[in-house]
Amino acid sequence: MNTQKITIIGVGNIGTAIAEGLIRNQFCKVSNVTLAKRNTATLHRFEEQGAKITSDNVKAISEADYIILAVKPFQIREIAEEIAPHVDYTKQVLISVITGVWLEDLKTLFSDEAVLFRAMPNTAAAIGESMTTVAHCNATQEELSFVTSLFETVGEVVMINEQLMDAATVLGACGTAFALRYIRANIQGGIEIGFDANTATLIAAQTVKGAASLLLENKTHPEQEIDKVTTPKGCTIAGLNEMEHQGFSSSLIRGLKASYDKIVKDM
Ligand SMILES: NC(=O)C1=CN([C@@H]2O[C@H](COP(=O)(O)OP(=O)(O)OC[C@H]3O[C@@H](n4cnc5c(N)ncnc54)[C@H](OP(=O)(O)O)[C@@H]3O)[C@@H](O)[C@H]2O)C=CC1
Ligand SMILES: O=C(O)[C@@H]1CCC=N1
Repeated sequence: MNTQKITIIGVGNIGTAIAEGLIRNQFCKVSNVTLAKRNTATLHRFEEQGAKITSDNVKAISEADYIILAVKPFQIREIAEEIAPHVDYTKQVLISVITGVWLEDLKTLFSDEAVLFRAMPNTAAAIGESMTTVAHCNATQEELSFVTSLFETVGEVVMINEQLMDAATVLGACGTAFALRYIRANIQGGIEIGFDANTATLIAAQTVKGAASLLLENKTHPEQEIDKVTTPKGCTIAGLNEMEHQGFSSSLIRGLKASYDKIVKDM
């Protein structure tokens, strides 16, 4: 088990998912995890497990080896003004999961000398099933290994060129919501054709999990797996073709593009 101390500043949706994943998978001693947000009432369950909780960001980072920044993009400037003077850039490492905030922005907000990681996990980190993309600057091999193993503890990790981080945000982080909306539509359809909501949810979710696992384990292209399902003149191809007539793939691609454009335009 790691002995490094980890602080998360901004423990909302994604900060909570990371904290849950790290604690559940025993990445480090729970007492070495510090969680900071203004309203700590939502953090008591972590405190009960042994984590430190605080609303004082400066105190939160005082003993940290790795500081995960998980606030909303518009909140980072204020946080940086508060904690930057207290960061020891010779030994403390910053990891930002904030959408649209670049390593160059973080250098400006903190220090040119700062060891910086920009990562994009998703909420499945809570159950060890995140997809996390990572870029970095000024990091040693040891720091790189540590951050890789931190995110491997909560799922899969891939190092990417930072230029692709906005695209990774759409595909990997927004993607969780897109996949869930797809599953919800399946549940709605499943109910219409006869299932109760619980059974429809189980069938829809397990079927999507199985389909994703086929790609991950067989390393096949989706169309290869689709070919195995589409009986000639059968019901699958009839359904698929009707979905495409209604713009299924096109609407997903346009949705991804709209999300991407939103990040590029706003940040
Ligand atoms: N949600 C997701 O799926 C993902 C989000 N991201 C990115 O992560 C970041 C956080 O997103 P998300 O978790 O959804 O947002 P949330 O709003 O859920 O979380 C932000 C947290 O920051 C805390 N906070 C705000 N101001 C301060 C402050 N001054 N000091 C300490 N804590 C503060 C808030 O709590 P309080 O008000 O109590 O202080 C809140 O819990 C965003 O930049 C987002 O783009 C990245 C990947 C996935
Ligand atoms: O919607 C958002 O802005 C954030 C970024 C990735 C997931 N949620």
